[in-house]
Amino acid sequence: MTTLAFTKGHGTGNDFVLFTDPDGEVDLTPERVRFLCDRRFGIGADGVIRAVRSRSIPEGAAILETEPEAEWFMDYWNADGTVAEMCGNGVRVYTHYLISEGLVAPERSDTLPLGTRAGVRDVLIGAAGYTVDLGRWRLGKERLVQASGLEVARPGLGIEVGNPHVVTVLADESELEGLNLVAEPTLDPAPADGANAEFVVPAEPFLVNGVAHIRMRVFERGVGETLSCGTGAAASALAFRHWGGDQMPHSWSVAVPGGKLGVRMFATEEGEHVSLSGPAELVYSGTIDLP
Ligand SMILES: N[C@@H](CCC[C@H](N)C(=O)O)C(=O)O
Repeated sequence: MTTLAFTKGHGTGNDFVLFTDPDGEVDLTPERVRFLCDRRFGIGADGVIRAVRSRSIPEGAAILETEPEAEWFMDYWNADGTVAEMCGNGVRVYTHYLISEGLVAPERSDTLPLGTRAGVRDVLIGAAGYTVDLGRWRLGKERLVQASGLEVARPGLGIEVGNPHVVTVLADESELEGLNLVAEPTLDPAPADGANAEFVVPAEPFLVNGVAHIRMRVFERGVGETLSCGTGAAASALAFRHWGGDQMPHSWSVAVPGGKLGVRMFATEEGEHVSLSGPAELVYSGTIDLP
């Protein structure tokens, strides 16, 4: 029997079970992840995050060859037992967890490089929360998106921010609220590895002091509807700006059912990056026997 010491945390209601396994000794299987995330028979969460040293997991060891400063790796799993490349809310909660467990000791305004399956992500530790540089983003394909509650399928834009998203702009708030995201939206053509599906509308007022405001709901790949998705918020702002054209700003506020996230696009030497800011909370800790 393996007994796991865990902490439950969330970022704008996107919730995770976190535990420390520095040497990668815990046999984390899809079945165990599904058990931990089960809201009736387990702890309940949208995903599991294992804090493992990069050197102790093959994906992390590969990263260390070029970026030796990324000591810790975010081993992120979706609630259905699949792994994902990246989690924008998760990486902030993970940073908060590493600090509160004393596993890293950065100063305020320090940047912490963390290994992920999407590569190294730098998290800036600020007085008001955490900001993660999600790196370069990529425009993907357009796909037809059908969701329960929509009369006809709509075009959705593919955006990659380490993990895949398809963003659909809806007509208004009542259309957004009328969506039934218990049922998984269909994407046509279907992406080979699946995608997270975001639905967005402009908020009212849209532009305040140079910041654009939108509202988003999401059906996450490997999870279902969640209260928030950080990479989804970044993808939504990028898609909205793509459609809106040159007059659109680079600073965005994305309202999700679980709170608000900030997104910013900025130029770097290697091309445009997108960053994500928001809260990270640790709620309680306990132990659980793994099946
Ligand atoms: N909730 C996350 C995204 C988690 C991974 C996603 N479900 C996927 O499979 O890509 C976020 O905050 O970004």
